Amino acid sequence: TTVTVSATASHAIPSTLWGMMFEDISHSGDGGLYAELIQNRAFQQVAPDTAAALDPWVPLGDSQISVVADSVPLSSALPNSLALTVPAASATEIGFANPGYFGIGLVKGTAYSASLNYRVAAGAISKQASLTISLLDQNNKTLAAFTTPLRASGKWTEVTASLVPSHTPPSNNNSFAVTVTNARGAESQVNFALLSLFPPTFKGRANGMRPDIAETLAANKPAFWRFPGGNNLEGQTVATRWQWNNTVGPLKDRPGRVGDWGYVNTDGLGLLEYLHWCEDLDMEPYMAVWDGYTLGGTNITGAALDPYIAQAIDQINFVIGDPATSAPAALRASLGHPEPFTLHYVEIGNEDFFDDETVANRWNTIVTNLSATFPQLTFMATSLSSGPVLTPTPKVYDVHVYSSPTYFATNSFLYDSVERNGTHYFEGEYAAISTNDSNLFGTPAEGRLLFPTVASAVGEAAFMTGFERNADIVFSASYAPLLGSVNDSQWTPNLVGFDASNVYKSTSYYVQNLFANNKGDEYLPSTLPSNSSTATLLWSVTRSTANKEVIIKISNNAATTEEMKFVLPFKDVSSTGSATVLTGPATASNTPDAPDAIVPVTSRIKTGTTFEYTAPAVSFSVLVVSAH
Ligand SMILES: [NH3+][C@H]1C[C@H](O)[C@@H](O)[C@@H]1CO
Repeated sequence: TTVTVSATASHAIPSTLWGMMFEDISHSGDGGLYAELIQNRAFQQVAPDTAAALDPWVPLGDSQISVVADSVPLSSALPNSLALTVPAASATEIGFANPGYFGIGLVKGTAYSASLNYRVAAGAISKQASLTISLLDQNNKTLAAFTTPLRASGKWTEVTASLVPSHTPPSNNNSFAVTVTNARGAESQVNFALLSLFPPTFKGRANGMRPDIAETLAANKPAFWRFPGGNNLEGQTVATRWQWNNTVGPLKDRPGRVGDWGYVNTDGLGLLEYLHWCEDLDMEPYMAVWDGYTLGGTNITGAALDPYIAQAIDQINFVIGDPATSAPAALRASLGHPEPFTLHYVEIGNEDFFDDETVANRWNTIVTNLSATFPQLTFMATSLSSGPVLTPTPKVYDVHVYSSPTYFATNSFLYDSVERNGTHYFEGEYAAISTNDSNLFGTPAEGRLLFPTVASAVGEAAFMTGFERNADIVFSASYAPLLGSVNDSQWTPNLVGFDASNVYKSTSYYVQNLFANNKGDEYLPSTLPSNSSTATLLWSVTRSTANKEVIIKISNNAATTEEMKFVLPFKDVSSTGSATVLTGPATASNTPDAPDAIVPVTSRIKTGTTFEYTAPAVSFSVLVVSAH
């Protein structure tokens, strides 16, 4: 295959092209990126006096613990507490422990910030009573501990402690323990609320992100961050939709919500944390507002939308409003960020193509209002660009596609034939998820991928060359889902996996990393690849004008190598260039047992105004050559 490259760029590669889609799914937030290590830290959204309400808290020995609706709750947002019965004059320590989110990763010498709130009825326990917070390894050996007198003041008392493990435990099977010693006196009870343990966070942000996951994501230089969903925006019911105002301010004022992926969301990772995160990674937020449609099928239209539009206006004003004229903006200022955040795009709902009966009404009602209030913003539609017709005409559609590696390899021309009528496209969710085209969302036994494979990543790379070729109308794209716990996921495959102390970079992660780190800023047309349903060899050529480099990306989906010849239109081309190649057995994956099975390998290759390159079987290659 000979590829002749043009010297005249056809269009820019927008700086926004590669970014990340996030929602709390598979513990990507609570138990993942959000650094809180204690699972069910505040007994949010649980039924008191049930065993389930305690999960995963466990009693130490034969201690008696239960979740109660506290008669004197810590706050109105957190009505439940853990009640510990303290027997009279208990010589032994009594208490309870938390195993974290499928473990707690602890490292010797690292300072973990522990905090909890307790309340003992006035005078209800001896003055010698004491409270100990400790970190225990899998054998209940103490790694770190902090002891303080227990004060029976009748009022909620906060205890904070910095716990530094004396050594690194042999596994993640560690726990956070709270014990009470009651030297003497009658039986009593201690209530506990909002118990928390944080490691040092990314950039030291309070209530921040887990550094190893954060750094893994930052390495892909994401230009945008879509949040809070995805399904997890919508709610099964109107009452359980994501609501920005429940996710800001002190943690004790955040009630949490029943998320849409089968677990309670603490909302400790809330709107302000998302916005700080966007600033820390120099990303722009693609923020969604709820648009009157729930996963349970409820939809709200017309004037009944008014309170939700008002809530959306407040949400947007929290991000960009003027503190002098907007209460949500003043709240933002009071939380330490008087200046507005960057915001250009607001997404209207999620996957509204599931409700094409009412989407036109809901879009019209909402966007007519929001665009009048915020004329500077661009609103993204989530229904199909093929219909129903929306008014005002959407400037942007968010397109989602989940399919097979073969689909992605053979559909990279999806946007070539799209009419250039001023509409722009955000490929907000795409991933090769199964090898079974007739049952994509089935089980692993039916072809569903547990982890991305070499074939799925190379197929996605083919599809992504199409985004570069059509970057005049495709301005952003993001793989989904971004993150998933390898111990508890509701969706596979995920771009990045993790457990309590490891992060697992998939083959697809490396493809995203290679595209984002070798973007170029303009597209150079070249001999077009075959656009057939059996195409296996796809490529794109971009140029970095600053670095005076030509960047050639090649996706070879065939089981055989491909001999290629490149003809460059530059008079001064380096005689050597770099080739970074991701390849391996088509069905191979990076897994917790083999986390680095498939990693990119960079080598030097012979280059020149014309040069040959052999694309390995099932491979994604990025060739970079100095040329001008
Ligand atoms: N069903 C997918 C589409 C939806 O938007 C996401 O929440 C889901 C997983 O990425």
